[in-house]
Amino acid sequence: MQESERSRRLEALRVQYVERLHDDVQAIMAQVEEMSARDNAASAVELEAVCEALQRIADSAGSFGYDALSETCGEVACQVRQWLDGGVLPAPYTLAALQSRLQTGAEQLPHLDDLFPAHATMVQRDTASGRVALLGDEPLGRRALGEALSALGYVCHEYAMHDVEALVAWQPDAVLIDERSVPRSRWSAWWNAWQSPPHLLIFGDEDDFAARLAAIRHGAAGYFVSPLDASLIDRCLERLILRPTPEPLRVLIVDDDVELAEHYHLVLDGAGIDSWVVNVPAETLGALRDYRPDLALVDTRLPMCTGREMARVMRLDDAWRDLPVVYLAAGDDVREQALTRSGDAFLGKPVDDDALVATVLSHAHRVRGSRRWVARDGLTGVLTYAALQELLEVEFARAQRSGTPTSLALIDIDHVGALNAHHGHASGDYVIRRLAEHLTQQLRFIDHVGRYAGGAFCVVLPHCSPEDAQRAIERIRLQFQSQTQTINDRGDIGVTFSAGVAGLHDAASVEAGLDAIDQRLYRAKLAGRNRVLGNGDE
Ligand SMILES: Nc1nc2c(ncn2[C@@H]2O[C@H](COP(=O)(O)OP(=O)(O)OP(=O)(O)O)[C@@H](O)[C@H]2O)c(=O)[nH]1
Repeated sequence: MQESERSRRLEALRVQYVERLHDDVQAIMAQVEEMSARDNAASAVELEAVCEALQRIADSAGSFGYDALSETCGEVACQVRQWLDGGVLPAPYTLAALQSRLQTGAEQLPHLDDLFPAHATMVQRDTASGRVALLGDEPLGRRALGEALSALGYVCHEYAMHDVEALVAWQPDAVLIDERSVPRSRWSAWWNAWQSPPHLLIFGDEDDFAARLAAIRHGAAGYFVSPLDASLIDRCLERLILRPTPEPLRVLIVDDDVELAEHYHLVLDGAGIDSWVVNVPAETLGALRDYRPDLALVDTRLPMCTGREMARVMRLDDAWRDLPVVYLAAGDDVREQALTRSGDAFLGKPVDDDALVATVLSHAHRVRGSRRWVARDGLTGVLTYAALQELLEVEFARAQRSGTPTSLALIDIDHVGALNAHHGHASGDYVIRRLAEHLTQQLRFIDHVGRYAGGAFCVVLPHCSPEDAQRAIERIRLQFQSQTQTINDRGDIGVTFSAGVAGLHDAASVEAGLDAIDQRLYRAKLAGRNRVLGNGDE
């Protein structure tokens, strides 16, 4: 991993962590505030939860440079622990004093807005239109292909067989050969002599296995037949030449041996694989949530539990049910191996470095491949943040090439924090799920919904102007606000959302588009929430 890449990842992790930290600190303060406003003392169970949450922050904030916050949380946790151990529950006014100490600690955190520019650099972009050469000796057929691809935004040049030198000189990203007019016997020698040829696509006249087999033996990455369907060729070209650079694989290492875990981390790093080490088993769930790995590398002997138990705990959460696990086993852990479910892997200790990399790559790529485009958020079932980022890049490139309007909306539930504090986190989850369902039902089939952050969703509306998108989201807002949400036995509550809408097709980049909707959402919140702001609301 290059230094710049390493720093980029570390910065991204820091941003993720700080986002969580903000949420966690706010949640603790809301809880303490609520307890201190009561007439009677808080219960031991409530204090235990606060103590654990504080301790978590005390343990981790220092690693990210927030030493003072870590210290404050550690001290407050220690104080709460003393009350609990002594069996003397504090009076509400005593808790009020804790609140102001936590407030001082929270002020040491950077404002989230200051972190987002760094966050935005995580996404790499390639918005260049592809250069596609069309080779054929039949001008009408060639032109039909050229017009179809030009309409999709590719730069197309047409060549006949006698003109292939000019084709080579143009240095296209891909060549589409129309075999209906140029049989393979005429082009294969020329193609084979090309030292580093671009991607090859063939438009053939036989729609069978033998024709496709022959095509791939010539190195073709796409084979198409009549009738001409430009969208199929577009998808193939997009995959070959416009696809964004994939994110490195992410591996969560769970091993209490600090040096060994660091060794695995460095070995994976050398192979371009990103990893995150957890030495304390109890921290694994938090790491899953923050780091979102593609695979877990788990020691079979951990303090408190076995490796297989650890995998089962992780998989209790639906979001991680299919997470592949590679176990690192001491020689006599054969019984554990026998109980491991299929799809997971076992590596005996001492672990060979090459075997480690090979096993991780094969397992993680398989799972990532099958998850592509269908990576779903565990809570809501809509696209994950990572899948959404990939989709945004593709939709942006498509919109730029074709010039068709495409819109973005950022939709954020109002006052999720207060809702959590007053009705419980599960009620907040319920409302977040309800909005996801509502959006999925109300938007068109071709629209995409992704989870952007806690109660925020990003919606991509292809073939839709920002004005139409704003009308659509406004309609959805009115419907959503008119539905009361039934929260368990706590009765019905009204929930609203605010939103910002902007065009993606006329944005300078995906980041610029996201920035525009983010700012409009921010202003919608400032203006009193429960509203949708778009182009005309500057
Ligand atoms: N229940 C639940 N709450 C979450 C989740 N993720 C984030 N949150 C909470 O969402 C809140 C952050 O939302 P924000 O949008 O910043 O703030 P808000 O409280 O909704 O207030 P406004 O957006 O300003 O109206 C924090 O209190 C988080 O704890 C989640 O998955 N479930």
